[in-house]
Amino acid sequence: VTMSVIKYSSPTSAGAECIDPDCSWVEQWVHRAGPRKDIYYEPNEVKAAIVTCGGLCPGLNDVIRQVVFTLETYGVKNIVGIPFGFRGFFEKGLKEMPLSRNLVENINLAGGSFLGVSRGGPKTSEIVDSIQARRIDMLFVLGGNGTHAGANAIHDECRKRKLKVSVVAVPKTIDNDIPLMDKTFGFDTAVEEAQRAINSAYIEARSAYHGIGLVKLMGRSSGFIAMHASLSSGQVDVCLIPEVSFALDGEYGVLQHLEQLIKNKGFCVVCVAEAAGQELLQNSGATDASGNAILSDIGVHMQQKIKTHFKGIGVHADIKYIDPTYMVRACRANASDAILCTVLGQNAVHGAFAGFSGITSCICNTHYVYLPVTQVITAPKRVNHKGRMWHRCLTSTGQPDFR
Ligand SMILES: Nc1ncnc2c1ncn2[C@@H]1O[C@H](COP(=O)(O)OP(=O)(O)OP(=O)(O)O)[C@@H](O)[C@H]1O
Ligand SMILES: O=P(O)(O)OC[C@H]1O[C@](O)(CO)[C@@H](O)[C@@H]1O
Ligand SMILES: [Mg+2]
Repeated sequence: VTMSVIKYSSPTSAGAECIDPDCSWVEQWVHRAGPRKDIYYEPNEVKAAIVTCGGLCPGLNDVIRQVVFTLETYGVKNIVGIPFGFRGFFEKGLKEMPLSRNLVENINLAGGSFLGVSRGGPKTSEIVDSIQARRIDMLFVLGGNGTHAGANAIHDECRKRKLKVSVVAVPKTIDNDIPLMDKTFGFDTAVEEAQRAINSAYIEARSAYHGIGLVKLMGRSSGFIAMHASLSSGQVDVCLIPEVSFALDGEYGVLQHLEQLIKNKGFCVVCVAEAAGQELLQNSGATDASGNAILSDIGVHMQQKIKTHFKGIGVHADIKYIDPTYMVRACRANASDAILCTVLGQNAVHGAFAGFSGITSCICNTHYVYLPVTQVITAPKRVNHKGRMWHRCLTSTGQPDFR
C-alpha cells in the first residue's frame, strides 16, 4: 500500500517530502495486512496474550473479541488476558484470565475494557521476565502512543534475549494522535459523543438571554476531537485547539469576538480542546503514572474569564459550561469504529501468525496495513494548522485569528 496517494509534480511542490539526498520524490510503501499462505507458528503450541493499556477508548472490547475469535479460528487453544494493562504482568494478586469465544461473545455490547486498563507499571525487563515465565508466544498490545513505545521496548528486549515472541499492537486512542494512519479506533465514537455535548450547549445557549455555551473536549496534545466535533455539529462559533495559539483579551482576543457574537447573533457556542491555551495557565509540572503531563483546566479558566469580561462591560451573559470528559470515551463503539476494530483485531492475529513482530495493525489511505511500531512513536500527530481540515473548520465557524 502506498503511503501517499497524491502524486507531486516535483519534490518542491507543496506537501512533498524530500527523503533522499537528491531530493527526488521517493515512494514510500507499507505492507498490506491480512492472512498469509505460510504461517510461522504451530497453532496448537501457541500461547497468546492480550493486554489493554492507557485510558479507556470505545472499541477495546470489539478488538479483544476479534483477536480471540481469530486466534481460535487458527486453532489456538491457550489464550489469556493480562488484567489492568502492563501492571497485570507484575502486580501480585492480578491473575491472567483464560479467554475463549464463549466468554467474549458479547463483550462488545458494553464500553470500557473487559480486561481493565491502567497507566504506569513495571519496567520493560520485568514485563519480558513475566512474558518468558508465562511462556507467551504472541502478545497483542492495545493502546495509544505510550503503549506503542512500551510495545516497541518489549519487542526490542525480546529480540535481545532471542525470544520468539510476536509483539503486535493495535492503535487505540480517542485523541487520534498517532502518526501515519488515517485514524485510530475510538476516535469516531468520541467525536459522535462530543457533538452531543456541543448540541446541548447550543440548545442551552440559544434558549438563554445572551447565552454562551462552552464545551471542553479531551485531547491530551492535539485538537482532533474538538476540530471534528465542531465540524460535524455545525453549531460552533469558536473552536480553540492546542495547535493554534490565541489571545483571550485584547482587541483581537476571543472575549472581544464573543462580545460581537452576543451583540449580532444573541448567543454563541465555544468548543475548547483541553490542551488548548495551556500557555495562558499556570503549569503545575505534575505528571500521571505514565509520565504524561497533567494539564491545567482551560475550560474552568475560560468560564471565569467570560463571566468577568461581561460583568466588566455591564452586559448580561448566561454561561452554560459543559465538560463531558469521560462520557466521550466510556461508551461502546459506534458502527464505523466497530467495523474498524473488527478488521484491526483480525489483522493483528494474521500479522502474528505471519511471524511479524514490532508491528501495529492499522488503516492507511483506506487500506489495512502493518506499520513498524518504530515509525509511529516518533512524535504525536497534531492538527496541521496550515492544512485544509483546520481551514474548513475556520470557514465553518467563521472565527477570525485571535492574535
Ligand atoms: N516510553 C515508554 N516506554 C515504555 N513504556 C511506556 C512508555 N510510555 C508509556 N509506557 C507505558 O505504556 C502504558 C500506557 O501509556 P499511557 O498511559 O501514556 O497511555 P497511551 O498508550 O498513550 O494511551 P492514551 O491514549 O490513553 O493516553 C503505561 O503502562 C506506560 O507505563
Ligand atoms: O484517563 P486519564 O488518566 O484521566 O487521562 C485522560 C487523558 O486520556 C485521554 O482520554 C486519552 O489519551 C486524553 O484525551 C486525556 O487527556
Ligand atoms: Mg498517550
